[in-house]
Order: sequence, then structure tokens, then C-alpha cells
Amino acid sequence: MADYQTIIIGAGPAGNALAYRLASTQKVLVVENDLFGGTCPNQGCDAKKMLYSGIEVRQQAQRLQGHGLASAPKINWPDLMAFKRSYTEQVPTATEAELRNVGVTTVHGTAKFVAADLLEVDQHQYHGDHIVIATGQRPHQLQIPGAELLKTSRDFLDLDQLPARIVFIGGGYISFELANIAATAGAQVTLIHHNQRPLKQFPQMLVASLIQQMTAAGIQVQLGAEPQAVKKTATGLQLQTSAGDFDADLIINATGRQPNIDALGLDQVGINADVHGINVNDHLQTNLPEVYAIGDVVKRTLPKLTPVASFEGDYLADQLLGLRDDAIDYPLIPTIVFGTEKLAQIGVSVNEAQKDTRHFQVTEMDVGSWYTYNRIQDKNAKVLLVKDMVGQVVGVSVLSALADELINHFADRLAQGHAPLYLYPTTASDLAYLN
Ligand SMILES: Cc1cc2nc3c(=O)[nH]c(=O)nc-3n(C[C@H](O)[C@H](O)[C@H](O)COP(=O)(O)OP(=O)(O)OC[C@H]3O[C@@H](n4cnc5c(N)ncnc54)[C@H](O)[C@@H]3O)c2cc1C
Ligand SMILES: NC(=O)c1ccc[n+]([C@@H]2O[C@H](COP(=O)([O-])OP(=O)(O)OC[C@H]3O[C@@H](n4cnc5c(N)ncnc54)[C@H](O)[C@@H]3O)[C@@H](O)[C@H]2O)c1
Repeated sequence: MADYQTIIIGAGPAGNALAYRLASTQKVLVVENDLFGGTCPNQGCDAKKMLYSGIEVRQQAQRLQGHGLASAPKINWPDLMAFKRSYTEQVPTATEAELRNVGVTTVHGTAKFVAADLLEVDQHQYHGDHIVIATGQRPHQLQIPGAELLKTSRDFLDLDQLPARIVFIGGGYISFELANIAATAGAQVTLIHHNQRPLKQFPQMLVASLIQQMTAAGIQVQLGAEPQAVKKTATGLQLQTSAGDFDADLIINATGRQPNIDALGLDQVGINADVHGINVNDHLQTNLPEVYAIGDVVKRTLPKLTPVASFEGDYLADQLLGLRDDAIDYPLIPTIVFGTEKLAQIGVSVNEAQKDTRHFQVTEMDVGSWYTYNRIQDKNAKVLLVKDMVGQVVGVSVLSALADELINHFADRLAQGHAPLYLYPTTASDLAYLN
């Protein structure tokens, strides 16, 4: 039986951040049952932003029509997809090779606990002094008739051809981002949300403004539509909802993600988890002291994002190397929806401030006419500042083509002694590698 100091299950941003840090001092094994690199580079953040390269150029050119540009370039979907694949297709091999280069052993297969310190992968057993679960999440399945006809964000991000009519189910990050890609690339797009509060974490005033811009860009946003069934029709598919039926050639289910824990055999060894993820303490330790969990698979209310996954991987590396023993203390976590306009926030949210008017006040600023935004014709740009009672800015929400830049500047300004976490993927998120 092979013996390791640390075994990491899952080679996504969380598992890899940990593996790289441990590699020079420990004997480390990483087990991966799909694509090395995990969700973010293969079918999440990076894949999406490769497509956004073309999408953003078309959108910026649309804003400048009549201001020096005569037309906006059209998207050639197969070419854009080929560009995305030129990046994604090399990710799994390159990631695994990098891990091996720094001395990490890698294994392909699904890991299952046999004991607290023992895993089985394809009938081979591996002993670890510590075992770290970093298995991430997968799309949540809708329980409606015909759900097997629905596709996911992973399918969308690898489409050979762009279907003419696309429906996105869900009013979260994925639907808002992919709907914009599809519509800007020329599809007829409908976004269906089951209640009246899409993107509920963000200020509803900015969400309403975003939806206005989506509508102006030709995206139909249907609120209050509970999905009920999916059917095949003579011409494609039909989504039946409480607010009517929607015909489409492709329907993407983006109603949230659930932790990858089913195959791990957690019950067998008594690791506490539920449908929201694995329970950990403030040291990212499960109820079994030698087993930890990091990244999206952890049950927590903080946003499930790449910078958070990497931060946890880094933190746990310090713990396992004996460099620190304090509880995890997260920096402010900025969030962004790369939508028809970018919607981003950091610090005390407007929603929190509106519930606690004794301590916070919100200032609304239409900045579309400011030089920075006027120059790129970002006419609807808006900033909401949350201030405490002495007038100090403690939170910011932005709707603008430049929202990522501004929020990253506020990540620096509001950091208060922590190394700031930046939105990913952005220029600022590269800073950690520029030293
Ligand atoms: C469409 C989309 C867009 C996104 N965009 C952004 C964005 O712009 N910015 C951002 O910050 N975040 C974004 N995210 C979220 C981001 O991708 C995740 O937060 C991040 O990937 C989490 O990293 P992780 O290592 O915890 O999990 P993952 O990246 O999911 O990696 C987990 C790995 O574990 C493997 N695994 C699972 N079970 C087992 C098992 N039993 N045995 C072995 N291996 C196993 C999986 O195959 C996977 O490779 C996006 C997500 C999606 C789906
Ligand atoms: N820019 C980014 O950082 C980014 C981009 C994409 C994804 N992500 C990550 O991926 C996660 C998953 O994205 P997502 O958009 O799938 O999830 P989400 O949680 O953001 O949104 C899911 C939406 O589906 C709705 N919903 C839930 N159950 C439903 C049901 N039965 N019927 C109809 N609607 C239902 C919810 O109300 C919610 O609006 C995000 O939470 C985030 O952590 C991040």
C-alpha cells in the first residue's frame, strides 16, 4: 500500500493551491476523477472568459457606434469556440504535468474512504496521514418531468454551433453570464426565474437596471416562472412553466450547484456532511481530526469562488506545514456577475445596509456622465456606496463595464491589514504571481 503525508481528493483551484505549497516538503498524492485543473479553468471562470474576449469587444463596439465606429464586429461562434478550446484543451495535461514537475504524485480515478486515513481508488489503497477533500460541486438537477433533456453550463461552454433559441433556467450568476454570451453572439435568449428576486445577493435597484439593459439587448427576462416540465416538440424543445411555455433549441439548467460527495463513502467513516456540503470547523477540519475539506465542497455561507478556494488551500498548507495554528480569517470577498453589464460588490452589502439603517447609509451615484464612463459610452454606470455613521465607505456595489476594476481598487482600500482577495479572473488576480 502506498503511503503519503497528505492525500488531496480533487485537482481544482483548492486542491492544487494546497498541493503546490506542500510539494517541496511533503510526500503528496492528488487524486482526480475528471479533468485536472477542475471546474474553473476547464468549464468555469476561464472557459467563460475566453468566450468573453470576443463578446466584450462586440459590446464595447456597440456602445461606440456613432462615436467613431460605424459598426460592431459579429461573433463567429465556431471560431470563438476554437479560441476557447485553444486554452481549455491543454489545461488538464498541463496542470497534471506541473504537479508532477514539483514532485506531486497524481492518480486518475474516484477516491472512496475505507477508513479515516485510507482511500481506495480503482482497487488500489492509499494511506494518508492527512486526507483533504477538495471535490467541488456539480450542477443541481431539476426534479421535473423531462429534466433529462436539459443541458448544463458545461455543455454550453463547449457548443460546436450556437443554437438559434436558448432558454436559461435560474436567476443566478451562470444564467446572467451565459445569457449575455449567447445573446451577444446572436441567439434569441430567454432567462426564466422562479421568483421576483434574481441575483438576490446584489442590490435590486442595480439588478433592475441590469435587466433593463438585457431587455434592450434583446434578452427576454421572465420572472415568476416556475419550471414545470420539458418536452420534445416537432421543432425542438419546450419548457413549460407557471407563467407560460417557452420554445427553444437548447435549455440550460442553471439552478445552482451541489457538492460532489456521493462517491466518497463519507457515511462509511462517519464524516459529517449534508446536501450543502461538508461540515468543517474554523480550521477547515471535519469531525475526523485527520480529514479536512476545502473549496466549493465545504458547507459555508461565503460565496463559492476560485479566490476563496485558493485562499483555503493556502491556509491549510500553512496549518499542515506547522506554520500557523490560528482559525481561518477570511479577507473581504468581492463578487461579480460578468453580465450584459458587470455587476460587482464588496464589503457591507446594500441589502445588509438597508436592514440596519441605524449603522449604515447608502449613497447612490449615477456616474455614466463622468469622464471615465463617458469615454467608453457606459451611460448607465452606477455606484452605490455603503457608509458607516462616521461617513467611512464600508461597502461598494457597481454596475458598469468597468465594475471589476473599481471593485478591485476597493478590495485594496478596504483590506484592513489582510492581503486583499481580488475578483477572478482579472488583471489584479495575477498580482500574486508577479513576485
Ligand atoms: C460556469 C461557471 C463559471 C464560473 N465563473 C467563476 C468566476 O468567474 N470567478 C470565480 O471566482 N469563480 C467562478 N466559478 C466558480 C469556480 O469555478 C469554483 O469556485 C472553483 O472551481 C472551486 O474550486 P474547487 O477546487 O473547490 O472545486 P473544482 O474546481 O470543482 O474542483 C474539484 C475537482 O474534484 C474532482 N472530483 C470530484 N469528486 C471526486 C472524487 N470522488 N475523486 C476524485 N476527484 C473528484 C472534480 O472532477 C474536480 O476536478 C464558476 C463556476 C462555474 C460552474
Ligand atoms: N462570476 C462568478 O464568480 C461566477 C460565475 C458563475 C458561477 N459562479 C459560481 O457558481 C455557482 C453556481 O451558479 P448558479 O448560477 O448555478 O447558481 P446560483 O446559486 O447563483 O443561482 C441559482 C438560481 O437558481 C434558482 N433556483 C434554485 N432552485 C430552483 C428551482 N428548483 N427552479 C428554478 N430556479 C431555481 C435560484 O433562486 C437562483 O437564482 C455560483 O453560486 C457561484 O458560486 C460564479
